[in-house]
Amino acid sequence: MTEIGQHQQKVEANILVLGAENVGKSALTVRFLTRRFIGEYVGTESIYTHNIMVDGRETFFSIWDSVCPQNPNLQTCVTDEQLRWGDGFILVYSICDRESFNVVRQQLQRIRQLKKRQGSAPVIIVGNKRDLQHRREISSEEGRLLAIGSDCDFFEISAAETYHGSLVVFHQLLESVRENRSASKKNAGIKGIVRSMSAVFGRKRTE
Ligand SMILES: Nc1nc2c(ncn2[C@@H]2O[C@H](COP(=O)(O)OP(=O)(O)OP(=O)(O)O)[C@@H](O)[C@H]2O)c(=O)[nH]1
Repeated sequence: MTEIGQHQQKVEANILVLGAENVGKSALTVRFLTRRFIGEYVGTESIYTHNIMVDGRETFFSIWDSVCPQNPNLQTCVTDEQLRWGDGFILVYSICDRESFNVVRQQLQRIRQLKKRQGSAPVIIVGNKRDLQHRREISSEEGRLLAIGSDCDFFEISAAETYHGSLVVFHQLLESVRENRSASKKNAGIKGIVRSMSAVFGRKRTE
């Protein structure tokens, strides 16, 4: 795990991890990067760089593990800087905290509104702390429905119990970012062809 800026790596994707306080954003990120669950995490904002093989290709990326503001009025806030930075988003809630699910719902709305102008951005919704079934407040169906309704992927995991869940979440998001990029390139190519054709034919018509 490396703090950004310490060495120069080509970064292909920026992944922003969002969600309310105490839902396990750092646990998910650290689990993925180190395979370990350490239980207590320093509540500071961190950006890490990393690389893994996705679809047989080496992929460099940065992960911004955000900190939710203490002020409840600002908890749903996703800043313009974060939105500009992110190519893909992981929205984490705790399955035993209804309020954290509401925060995800609102953060999702804000991402969808603001990213619309710049093209779509892949989002994965993660219900964490699956090991705490006896304290569950949000059913799997509710989480899945939110995801289906907003064109997101959805996973329920326990960062405390397994490494596999965090691995699947990050892999899936990186694949979606890649697909999203190639789709936008294709669209830009088609738009370019249409523009050139209408320039040619448009000019002919006025001659
Ligand atoms: N039981 C259980 N506890 C978890 C799990 N993931 C994280 N925790 C615990 O939840 C608490 C909060 O985890 P963090 O990773 O610090 O949560 P965070 O969202 O980064 O919190 P902030 O930095 O305050 O925004 C810690 O005590 C973790 O040990 C999980 O899957 N199961």
